[in-house]
Order: sequence, then C-alpha cells, then structure tokens
Amino acid sequence: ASAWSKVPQGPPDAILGITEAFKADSFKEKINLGVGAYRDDQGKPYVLPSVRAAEDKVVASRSDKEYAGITGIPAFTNAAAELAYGAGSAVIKDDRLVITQTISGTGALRIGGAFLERFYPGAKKVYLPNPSWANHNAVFKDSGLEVEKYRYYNKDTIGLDFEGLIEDIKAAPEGSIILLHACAHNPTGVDPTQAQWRQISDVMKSKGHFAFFDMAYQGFASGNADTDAFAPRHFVAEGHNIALCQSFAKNMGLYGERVGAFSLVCENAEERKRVESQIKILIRPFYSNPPIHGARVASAIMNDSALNKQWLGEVKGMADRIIEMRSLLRTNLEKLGSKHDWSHITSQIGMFAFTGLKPEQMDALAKEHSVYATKDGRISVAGITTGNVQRLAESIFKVTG
Ligand SMILES: Cc1ncc(COP(=O)(O)O)c(CN[C@@](C)(CC(=O)O)C(=O)O)c1O
Repeated sequence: ASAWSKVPQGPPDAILGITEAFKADSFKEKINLGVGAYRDDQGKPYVLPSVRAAEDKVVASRSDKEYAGITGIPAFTNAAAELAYGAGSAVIKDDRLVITQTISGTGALRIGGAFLERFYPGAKKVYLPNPSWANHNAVFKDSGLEVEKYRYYNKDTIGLDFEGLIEDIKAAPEGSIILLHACAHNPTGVDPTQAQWRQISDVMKSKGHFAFFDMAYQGFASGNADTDAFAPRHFVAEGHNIALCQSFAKNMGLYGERVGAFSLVCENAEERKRVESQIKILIRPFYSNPPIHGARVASAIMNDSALNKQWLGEVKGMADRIIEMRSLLRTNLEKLGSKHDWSHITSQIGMFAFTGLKPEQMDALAKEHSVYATKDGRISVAGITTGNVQRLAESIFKVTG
C-alpha cells in the first residue's frame, strides 16, 4: 500500500475556502466578501501607485539576486521598526530592538511562536481573543504552544466584552502570554478605546503578562499609521518588553510578495545581541533567509520621503473607501426598513465588519444570493462597492427579515 494511505482528507480553509466557492459560482452579480484583500470600487485588486513607482525603481536599479542575511534586508527592517515604534523611539535608539524580516504576518507570528516555545520562561501557552483570526490557533499550536482563549466579543452588543476581557486576563496565571490585535481586530472589527488599552496595559503589568502584538493593518484601520500603532507604542512606553508582528500585505497591498517583520523589545543592547543570535539560529533551518523583492519595494517606499508620503496618502484612501462602504451598507439596510440595529457596521473599524449573522444565514447568503463570506458572520468590507452595496443590503435584509 502507498505510504500515504492513512492520510485523511482535510477540510477546506475557513477563509481561503470561501474564495473557491465564490469562483465556482457562475452568477454574474456574485459578491465575494471572504478573504480580507482590498478591492477598489470596481471590485478589482489594487496595486498602490506608490508601490508601482517603488517597484520600477527597484527593477531599474538592476540589483543582483544575492541572498539577504538571515534577518532580511536591513534597510527594510530598520524602516519597519520606525513605522511601528515611531521615528524617535527610545528602544530603537538604545539598541534594544531585535527585528527580523519574515514571510509576511503569518511568518512573523510563526517565528514569534517558535521563539517563545523555545525560550519563554513561563507557561508555553498563548491566550487568544475569542474570536480571533482563524489561522492564529494553528500557527501557535504548530509552534508547539498550548492555546487558551480570553473573552473579547460581546454578541449581544456586537461590541467589546471589556469586563470579560479584563476578568480573564486577571485570572490568567502570572506571566501568561497574551496575544493582542494592535488595531482592526479580525474578525470583529471591534477595537479597545485608547482608555481601555491603558487599563489593559495596567492589568497586564500587574500580572507580569507578556504582550504579543499582531499588527497586520497599521494605517489601514484609521487611515493614520501613528494612530493605529497607539497600543504597542503605549505598552512600550509603559515598560512592557513586547513582541510585535507586522504585515505589509494589506497596508502596502503586497499580499503575494509576503513582506513582514517580527520584533522583540529587549532589556538592553547586551540582551538584544543574545536574543538576535537565537532568532537567527531559529530561522536558518526554517527557510534560511527571506525573499528580497517585496522587502526592497517596501524599503524603497519607506526610505524615500516623497514615496512614503504618497504611500501614507494611498493607505488613507483605502481606509476612507472602507469607511464609506460601511456607512453605505448601513444606510441601505435602514432604507429597506430593516428592524435590526446596524450601528455596529459603522462603529467597527478596519477590513472587516462582524455582522452578527448566524452560520445558517451566511449559508443562505451564499446559496440563495451568491454573497460569499465566512460562516462566523464576518464580511470583508473591501468587497463592497457602490455597484453591489444595494444588492448586498437587499440580500442581508432578506435573510435577516
Ligand atoms: C490578524 C491577522 N494577522 C495576520 C494575518 C496574516 O497576513 P499575511 O501573512 O498575509 O501578512 C492576517 C491576514 N488575514 C486575512 C486578511 C488573510 C488570511 O486569512 O490569510 C484574512 O482574510 O483574515 C490577519 O488578519
């Protein structure tokens, strides 16, 4: 018998499987609200003009194709650090920051998980918000960590369960690893306010918890990169030595180029050197060194003040379009006379709206209305256009009554 005769058939990915179902649908007005990839008002993928310009510069430079170092292209990681921690950041100035290029945000999470599994002095267990990004669970389980949940979402208010969150974080044993979405929480779109972040920081400090930030949408949530980085920067200012995962998939539209970074704030330069040496030892047998093209493009943008300014304007443009689609959907639902309160659609932030629809209603949207999104009721707002928002509202109205 074949070596693989015992290999079971696995389920399709909860998120990427939606796109497969969408592609299989021949209805010409089908709508894909599944994968969190930005679309313009024509429903087309959007390559930012600043990215095209930077890419032309990179190609014109006729650079060689030599290996990058294990931790990637320094011009990229230095700029990514400044973007995340702020240009004048003390941890950068005091040489306390370990940062490595990673295979996008997923790679950053995986390197972080693997490092914690190997070196974290406390319990090898990470607490994820309930709900969290569908892939977090597998990333950390495959890193060898146990996974627990802390309350995050209140389904009655379709908002943050702040009391539950604080209670669970207080109840976690001293020195627990807590995963935090820096901004634009996936899948709910519900973020703590700055005042709530301050309380979360205080509670975590009192318990000696470890803050592991996932920042996959910096600039993409509010349209302002500094505003979106409030939480990790506040934690650092409060003395937390955080871990931070960055993705340039959404805010630079570099999805398939796989551009990301993982960083750890250390106690001092001496600790940074030791930690960096172990990050390199961990990466070398994983994939040795990262892809260079995407990082060169991102670096060309962030290290050129004109291109960087243009880019930040384009990120704001994407965020603004998403915010406009939120209010259009809500207005259309209200115009149809829907009895439900849809205010969460405009109060939530980032790529996703957590509609509150049940799995069977999401199934009906797909089967009866050719509207595709994940079973948890999450819709990728970027898939909404001025051309399809009316039909979308009618479909949601029909399945929610
Ligand atoms: C919170 C969060 N972290 C990390 C990632 C990883 O992104 P990257 O590896 O491509 O940089 C995503 C992407 N989540 C998407 C947008 C796509 C996906 O599921 O992979 C989503 O649809 O939820 C994310 O939403």
